[in-house]
Amino acid sequence: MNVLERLRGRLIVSCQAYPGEPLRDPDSMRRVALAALHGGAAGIRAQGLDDLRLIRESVDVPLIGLWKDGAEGVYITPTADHAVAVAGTGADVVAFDGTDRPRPDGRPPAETIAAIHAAGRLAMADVSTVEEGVRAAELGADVVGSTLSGYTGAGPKPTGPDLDLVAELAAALPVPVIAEGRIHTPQQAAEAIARGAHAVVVGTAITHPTTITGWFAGALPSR
Ligand SMILES: CC(=O)N[C@H](C=O)[C@@H](O)[C@H](O)[C@H](O)COP(=O)(O)O
Repeated sequence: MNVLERLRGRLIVSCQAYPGEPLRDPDSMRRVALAALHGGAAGIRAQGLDDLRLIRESVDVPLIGLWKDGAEGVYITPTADHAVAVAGTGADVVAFDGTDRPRPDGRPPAETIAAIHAAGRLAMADVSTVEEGVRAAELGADVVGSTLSGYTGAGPKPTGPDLDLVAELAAALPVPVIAEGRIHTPQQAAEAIARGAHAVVVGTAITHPTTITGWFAGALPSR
């Protein structure tokens, strides 16, 4: 069965820690990924070349890889060179910024997709709008994610997932759509599939204990 077939209707767990955090080391992320597989994840999404190499050695489920370079603007696998490096870790799918914003090297996203395909991997475009998804599919992206909805404009980050975008992408695109971003409950994950997603990525709500702890701590009455 090919990689995308293995993910149909299934859960992908994103295993990422942020710079300076206690879990920010490849072996910790490898263990988090293994724990997610014990819970029924069908795929793993992970960040950074060292994490990806180590996770690849330990898991044989579909692995979506990306390289976050920076934290503002276009930072998810922002150039073709980043994509080639991610492909070199053995990730099956290389996720990249598929928005219409200019890349730091000024080169078009088509070059990133071509580089991913030349390396024998699938290209996942992380987008924020239907128009970006349509364009990414036209350029040859194999799968499109709603990952960047809510992160490209000014203003506060939304709290819930953009399942309307998931449904619109699923209706508009000839390629599979992955629901990703702020999916915090099992019900939201199931709804994403019901609204046409091929698979669902959950990160924070499963693998980011600092944020999850903050949800609980913040819910208690102040002393
Ligand atoms: C916007 C951006 O940089 N998203 C990143 C993409 O890989 C990750 O920081 C997210 O954790 C991931 O998309 C999963 O989403 P959530 O953690 O909300 O379930």
